[in-house]
Amino acid sequence: MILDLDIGNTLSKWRLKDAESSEIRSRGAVWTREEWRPGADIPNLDVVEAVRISSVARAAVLEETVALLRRQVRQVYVARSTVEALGVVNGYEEPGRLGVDRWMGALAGYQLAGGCCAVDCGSAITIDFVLPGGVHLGGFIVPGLRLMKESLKLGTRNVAIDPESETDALLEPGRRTVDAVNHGIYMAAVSAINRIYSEVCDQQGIALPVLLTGGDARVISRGVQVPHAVWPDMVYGGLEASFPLTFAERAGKMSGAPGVLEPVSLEKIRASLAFSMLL
Ligand SMILES: Nc1ncnc2c1ncn2[C@@H]1O[C@H](COP(=O)(O)OP(=O)(O)O)[C@@H](O)[C@H]1O
Ligand SMILES: CC(C)(COP(=O)(O)O)[C@@H](O)C(=O)NCCC(=O)O
Ligand SMILES: [K+]
Repeated sequence: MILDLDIGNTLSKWRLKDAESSEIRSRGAVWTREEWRPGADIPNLDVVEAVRISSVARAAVLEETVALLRRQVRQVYVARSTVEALGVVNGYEEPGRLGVDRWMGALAGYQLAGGCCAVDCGSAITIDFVLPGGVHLGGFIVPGLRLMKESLKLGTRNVAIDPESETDALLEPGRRTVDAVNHGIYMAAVSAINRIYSEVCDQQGIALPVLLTGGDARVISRGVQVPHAVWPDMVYGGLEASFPLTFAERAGKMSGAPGVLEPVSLEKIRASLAFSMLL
């Protein structure tokens, strides 16, 4: 089995992948904390022959996690943000400072779609752009839904946006605090994504396919106007592409990768941008 770990600021996600068949056997998530408890937090390591890790937690958390895993697993691969990988050139002035989850998402998106806009809706919402030639432009970082809500300190933190609620209802003015907050932060997130996407496509003169991942991807997806695909395993896709271990991975297959959507035309993107500026 291969253990893939995606340690975010809020949640540490894991999945077990069959090294032979490439099937995903199980998955889970625990709150990101200082210390891993084998058994309770992570699956039984007896069956694990290799681990691949993407972590944006404090360096000490990663170091301890790796030390713990190395005691039982021979192959431990830790992803790093590099100057260049898999045809993508990192857009950061200091490439190592780009969050490695963003880098993994950008690599996966590029493998799948060529140029792309990779959006990760987690503790933060990150929006990264890669051009068809592999130039990563850099990106945008916005607080995620939960962080925005908590920062208001209005006692609404425990009432999440109902992922089933009608998108139209989320766009109405709230008539109680919890709705005013939920509708407000939802609008802040989706308006930022829609606008940033249009601005960058306009600047670069190209309509890019959009890919969404992260804990809030599904609910945010409903407010993203341009065609896009939700790919929950996008960060894992970057790990698969960076450290291919199975037969399917060596052939370039990433688990759960969506069919790539045709982006809307650049003319339409520019028209919507011009329209929003006229209003
Ligand atoms: N069951 C859940 N438990 C915790 N957070 C959830 C859950 N479902 C959705 N979320 C949202 O997903 C976010 C965490 O998403 P994730 O992509 O794992 O973040 P990170 O990578 O920053 O840890 C939370 O901030 C919250 O808004
Ligand atoms: C921006 C992030 C906090 C997002 O992390 P997440 O929401 O996935 O937990 C993370 O990618 C990070 O710590 N990045 C380093 C700073 C940067 O990318 O510029
Ligand atoms: K994120």
